[in-house]
Amino acid sequence: MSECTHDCSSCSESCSDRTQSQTDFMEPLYKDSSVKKVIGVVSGKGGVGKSMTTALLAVAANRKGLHAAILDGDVTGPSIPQAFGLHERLLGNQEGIILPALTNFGIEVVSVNLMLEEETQPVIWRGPVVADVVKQFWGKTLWRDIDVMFVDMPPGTGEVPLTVFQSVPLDGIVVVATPQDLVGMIVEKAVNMAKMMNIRILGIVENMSYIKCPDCGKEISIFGESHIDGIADKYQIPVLGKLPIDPKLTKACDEGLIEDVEELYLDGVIETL
Ligand SMILES: Nc1ncnc2c1ncn2[C@@H]1O[C@H](COP(=O)(O)OP(=O)(O)OP(=O)(O)O)[C@@H](O)[C@H]1O
Repeated sequence: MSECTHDCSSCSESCSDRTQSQTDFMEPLYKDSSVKKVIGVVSGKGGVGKSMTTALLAVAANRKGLHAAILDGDVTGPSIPQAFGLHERLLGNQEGIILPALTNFGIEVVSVNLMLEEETQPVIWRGPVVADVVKQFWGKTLWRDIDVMFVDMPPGTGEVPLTVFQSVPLDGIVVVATPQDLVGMIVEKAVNMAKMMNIRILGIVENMSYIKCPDCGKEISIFGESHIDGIADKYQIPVLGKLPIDPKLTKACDEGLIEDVEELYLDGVIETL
């Protein structure tokens, strides 16, 4: 422990002499917003199906009758609007507060891709700008009576996800990984980051876990044996689901019809979150 200088504003220790609360970076919600629960969806690296999992969780919540929202915090690789077939530009109210887009089934969505002149325009912004956008999506958006919000977090364990962890009051996170990541330390880095930040880990989703033979229905683990149960045991966190590689999911995302997918891959987990 470092020696106490009695400058509590810059000290990370919780000593008995503490006179000021630690710096709170949390971004306040807009005055007319209400969000009951906020769940971050994270991955140790990009491309593992974090956005797919976020979309499926929101669809599952919506099917349960909850007023669900998605904050697309994956600013440089936003894929949520595409999955829901959203292409119109976001509007703001007279106070400059963002009004979320609404999917066909009533999920509220904000994403950088709904603000660009062209959807194909790359977002080449430095970390602090990216983090600031996510903060604004939280605090400068009208989130009306949201029961549960899913935040598609920026991938990885660097500066941007760190800032988001500190500025959006997450009730917990869901970690997404593929079987290959589970062998390595990438997932464990994400889990340990959440632990270090005192954020509850609600569970792990293993994506691209297997493929189902279209002829005999046999499940084939193309990436080899799954290690998810071992990791879940090690960190005492539940396994929320194992998603197959399902061409219907890819097609539904490409066509903007993720809400029409019949398979109830994550519908059972909503009550546990
Ligand atoms: N279980 C699955 N079955 C079929 N296709 C999938 C599945 N999971 C993801 N995909 C497809 O893989 C691609 C990457 O998925 P997704 O965008 O969800 O990854 P991501 O982790 O959010 O990526 P990034 O972090 O780079 O934004 C998408 O085209 C998506 O449709």
